[in-house]
Amino acid sequence: MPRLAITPEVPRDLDALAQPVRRDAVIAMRRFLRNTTSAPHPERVRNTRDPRVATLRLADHCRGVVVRQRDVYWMVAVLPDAEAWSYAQRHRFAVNAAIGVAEVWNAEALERVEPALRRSAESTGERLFAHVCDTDLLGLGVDAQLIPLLRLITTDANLDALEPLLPESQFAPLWVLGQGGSVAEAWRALDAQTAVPLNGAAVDVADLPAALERTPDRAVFVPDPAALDRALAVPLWCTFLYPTQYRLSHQDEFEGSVLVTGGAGTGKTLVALHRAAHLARAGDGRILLVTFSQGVAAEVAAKLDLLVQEARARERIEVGNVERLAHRIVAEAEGRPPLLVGGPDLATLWQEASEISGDLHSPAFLLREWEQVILAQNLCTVQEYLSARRPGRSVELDDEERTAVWKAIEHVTGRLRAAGRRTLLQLAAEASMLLGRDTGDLLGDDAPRVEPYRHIVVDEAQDLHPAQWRLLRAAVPPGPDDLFIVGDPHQRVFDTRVALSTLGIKAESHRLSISHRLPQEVLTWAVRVRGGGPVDGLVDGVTDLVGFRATRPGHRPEVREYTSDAAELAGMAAHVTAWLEDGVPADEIAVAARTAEMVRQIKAALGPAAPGVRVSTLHGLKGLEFRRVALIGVADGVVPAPDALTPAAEDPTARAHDQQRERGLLYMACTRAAERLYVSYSGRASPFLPP
Ligand SMILES: Nc1ncnc2c1ncn2[C@@H]1O[C@H](COP(=O)(O)OP(=O)(O)OP(=O)(O)O)[C@@H](O)[C@H]1O
Repeated sequence: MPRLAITPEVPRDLDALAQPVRRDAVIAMRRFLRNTTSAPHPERVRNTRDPRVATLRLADHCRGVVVRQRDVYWMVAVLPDAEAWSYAQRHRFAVNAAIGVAEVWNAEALERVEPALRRSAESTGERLFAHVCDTDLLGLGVDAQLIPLLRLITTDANLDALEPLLPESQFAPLWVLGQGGSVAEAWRALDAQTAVPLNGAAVDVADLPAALERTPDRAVFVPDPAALDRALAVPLWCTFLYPTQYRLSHQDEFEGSVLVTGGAGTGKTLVALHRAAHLARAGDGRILLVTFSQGVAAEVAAKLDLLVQEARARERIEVGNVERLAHRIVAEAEGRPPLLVGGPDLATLWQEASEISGDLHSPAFLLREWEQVILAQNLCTVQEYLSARRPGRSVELDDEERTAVWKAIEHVTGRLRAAGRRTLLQLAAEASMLLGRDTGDLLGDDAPRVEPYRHIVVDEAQDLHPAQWRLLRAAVPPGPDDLFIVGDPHQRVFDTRVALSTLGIKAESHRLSISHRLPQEVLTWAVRVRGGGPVDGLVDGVTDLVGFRATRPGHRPEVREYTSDAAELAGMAAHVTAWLEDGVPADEIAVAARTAEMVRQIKAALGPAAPGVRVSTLHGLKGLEFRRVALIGVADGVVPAPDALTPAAEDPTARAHDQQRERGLLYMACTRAAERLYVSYSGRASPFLPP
């Protein structure tokens, strides 16, 4: 029986065919898998660069290009006859000598650029790789046939131009060397291309089938027609994973907790989904997949349904946010659903508290002190508060002032208690105390009496408050694979700057660097919005955006200035209409603004002409992705929102944090765009927009 592996291009190519041709092609592929008498057979192509290449006639004027070794057929493209033959002639296929992954080489294109590189090399003695010897290049898996070409490269711009022509496993280490990096650093970049570690085994460059098993982003085996149908029906991310994504999601077992950070669109959510799927298939016990909000939970659960089609494994995974978990635990313990305090009532209480403190501290100051110092450290008595550190708070408070602040805050907590109401953070704190009673010492190694979950997988982790972390920590016993956490501190939209280690969560840290969502132009622009600087949170110390890159070119963000709000809204509506006319589905378009009032205006301006287009606040875009995104009202005085900034006179550090958070919010919103980003303002531009 032949064994068939496919590249991600195969589902894409099939989808590009006319329906009847696609149907015939899929039927032919099924026959090929069953090896029936009517199955297509490999036909040689003349003048190929790789003798293993053949085509399978799949339908009228339509062929699959396959690379054949022993009983294995690697289908790399499905194209009309002439294009299929041309593809077969232009490409060659290899196994990376250092890490053993399969590589597709556009050999003809590389031959074509050679004369231009030679000409530019003749005019200068500069050589980009002069400092690296052939032995080191070969040791890094660089293909021997490529080395003469590399010796002609004079600048890193030359090398960048080659990126689309080279396999990523070749380009990644070369890029590091081209930037002046050491061989050791280039090795690290190469290692990031390793999905299945070799563990000391030697690479056999002649063994393509073995290499395919190590290349989950370029080859997936479809053992039977049912597996083929499934691979063609689900989104590509269900089937193909990039090397680091695969390694993190498919590792048999991690000793303890794992933290994966990475920029926007690097696949953190997908890795979280695959990890949950892997754990559900492998072991027993329940798994909680934590999402940022219940709204996002529905989207994540739908993705999980696509990924995990085995009912037993799917049933083991619960998707929900921390608030829902806290609510359920408290409701079960108290025998009725807990009551939450409404925003206006809470605002009144903080106003009263401020007056109690003699108006020395504003309601906002007291609220932040409560959430970021008292609840964050779970301080239960004034004595604990008097001796507590107050990280991130720049206004010093002496004992007398602290006592006054405590009294003011007690006014709020006392009133809430009397009314039988709680805030969401109080609910989380309460739930972790309740769980702690059942599961043993919250942060210690005591064996739990109950095991709420065997594993917890956390998405969008950058915005969880310490009280919520304590709850999650209490909800899963310490052990292998207890917590698998993904997040991006640069996208933080709340005031939760907490390093996991300070909460007793010791996690081994990993990073994803390549954005598979963003076009290069959007990524570069968004990074300028973010300011690029390091941020704290999740990890110990700071995280920066160094190495964060995209591989796909696209369109530059369009930034438009208008002279009035009305003109700006009309411009936005015209863009959305044009996008819809381009054939972009409405649910692939989002329009967002900083304030609820602007959201209302956008809805009115779009009217019934754009049903299905997502219209929301910037916050509402969190965790989502659209082909086209329009951000409106990115003007001075709107972004950052003045009422979200602490007055500098009250607390300059808090103000700086607020500014960073507002930047993170705009950055997060910009990075939802997989294809095009449109940003507009009337009047003066937001200070966050790059000049
Ligand atoms: N293995 C893959 N195959 C196909 N597409 C992928 C893959 N990995 C990532 N992508 C693309 O990148 C997008 C971003 O993935 P995902 O939402 O998991 O990223 P993220 O890091 O969680 O993003 P963010 O932090 O910005 O919300 C996906 O929707 C998909 O379009």
